[in-house]
Amino acid sequence: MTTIIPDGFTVRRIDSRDFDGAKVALAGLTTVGEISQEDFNSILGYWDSVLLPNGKQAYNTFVITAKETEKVAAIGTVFVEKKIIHNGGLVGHIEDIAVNSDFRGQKLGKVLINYLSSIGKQLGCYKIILDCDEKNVGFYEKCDYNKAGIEMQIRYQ
Ligand SMILES: CC(=O)SCCNC(=O)CCNC(=O)[C@H](O)C(C)(C)COP(=O)(O)OP(=O)(O)OC[C@H]1O[C@@H](n2cnc3c(N)ncnc32)[C@H](O)[C@@H]1OP(=O)(O)O
Repeated sequence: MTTIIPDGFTVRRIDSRDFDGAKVALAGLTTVGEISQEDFNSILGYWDSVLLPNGKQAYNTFVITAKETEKVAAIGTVFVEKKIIHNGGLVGHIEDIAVNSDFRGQKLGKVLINYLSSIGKQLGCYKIILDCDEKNVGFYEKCDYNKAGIEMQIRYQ
């Protein structure tokens, strides 16, 4: 299924120009911390270096930007994991989804999830999973995700 990008917006892989915009959007999700432009570039370089056996990138972080201003309206990742189970299958993990608060309620979150899901599907994932707060379950259901399992964690920081 092709994702329709709303007028006035572009979707593309994250790059070094997105340093400020990515931090602002992600601050609406959690603590970003002290990340310099150099740190940011180094993380993007690391992500580019992690390849699946088929040569495709495992880290797939995309931004939706406003065409006029190049401002980052939304950001999110689908990380693809190679497994032993399911015949050495691939599982996609949707991570760190955030829509800049100035752009919420315009369907950009849904567009981004649809886009990332289609990337995961194209890469061959047999499923795509994510963890979220109870308050966002309705949003993900609107994106065709269903509740499955229970998230558990042990935190060190
Ligand atoms: C795996 C993870 O990263 S989970 C973390 C998710 N991110 C965050 O919580 C960060 C802060 N929040 C945000 O960035 C945004 O509010 C998001 C990503 C949750 C939603 O993005 P938006 O662009 O505002 O949502 P969007 O406009 O695409 O909404 C799509 C549909 O979901 C609905 N919706 C949006 N948020 C919610 C919600 N929290 N609960 C229920 N429904 C919701 C909308 O009403 C809309 O419904 P419709 O299609 O019937 O009109």
